[in-house]
Amino acid sequence: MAEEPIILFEHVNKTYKNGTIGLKDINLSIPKGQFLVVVGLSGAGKSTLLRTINRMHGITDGKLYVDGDEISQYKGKALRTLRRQIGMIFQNFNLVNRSSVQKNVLSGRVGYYPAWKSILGLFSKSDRDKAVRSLRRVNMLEKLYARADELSGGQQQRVAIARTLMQDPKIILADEPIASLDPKTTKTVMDTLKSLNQEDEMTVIVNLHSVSLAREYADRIIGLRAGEVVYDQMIENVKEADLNQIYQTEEDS
Ligand SMILES: Nc1ncnc2c1ncn2[C@@H]1O[C@H](COP(=O)(O)OP(=O)(O)OP(=O)(O)O)[C@@H](O)[C@H]1O
Repeated sequence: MAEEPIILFEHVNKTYKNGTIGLKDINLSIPKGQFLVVVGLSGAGKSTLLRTINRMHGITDGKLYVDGDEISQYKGKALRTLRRQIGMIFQNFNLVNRSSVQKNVLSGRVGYYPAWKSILGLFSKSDRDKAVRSLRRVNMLEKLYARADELSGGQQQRVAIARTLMQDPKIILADEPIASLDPKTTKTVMDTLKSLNQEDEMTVIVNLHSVSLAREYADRIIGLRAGEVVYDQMIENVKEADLNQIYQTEEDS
């Protein structure tokens, strides 16, 4: 029997309060350990798709399973536990600029402490050791005591990845993680995500605008257009012309 998918969308729709359709009848089965890249024009629904998985956005109807459990109605402790299993990386890194790399990474453990402890910076020795291991994992240990805003964009993004590693995530969601980076640092960030996927068996889902990067890193590419999945192929079957079509605007055709 095939292994249960780690993420499963069944007829998922998402309509925003103002009536905008974010997702339309999404049916998607994502196996554990896949490196999935989501492409599509601006406004196609890529961020919405990603953010339904950790419930930053709720869905309007349908069913959404993570690791076998239907999560769309999760609240309280169940929701917090779900979110711990899912690391999220953003385009603009979301680091505290004036704080050290070490403190930024330790903040990935905040969800595990009562608020007063994390406010006072009372992290345990085992967490401080874990922060060292996480930074070593992304080749950033030498910057442990640097201020976040002294780092290049690519280095900041790797610190953001180290911060999510503090949660021991099974899934990493990366929403345009390289949109603010130059080509060289783009490679270090994408390579880091790929190595977490291949060596640590994390399932990685990345929204990208770059078709060439999608082809370079993905196991599978899906294309969205107006909230719908209009393309879904394993990398060995992906053709350049198909991808160009996803990026065609109404005016082009
Ligand atoms: N909070 C919101 N309220 C209302 N509409 C929203 C909200 N967030 C996104 N949308 C709309 O939902 C649709 C999908 O947006 P989404 O951000 O998911 O697209 P995207 O493919 O990630 O775009 P981009 O590449 O620009 O980030 C768009 O029409 C967008 O305007």
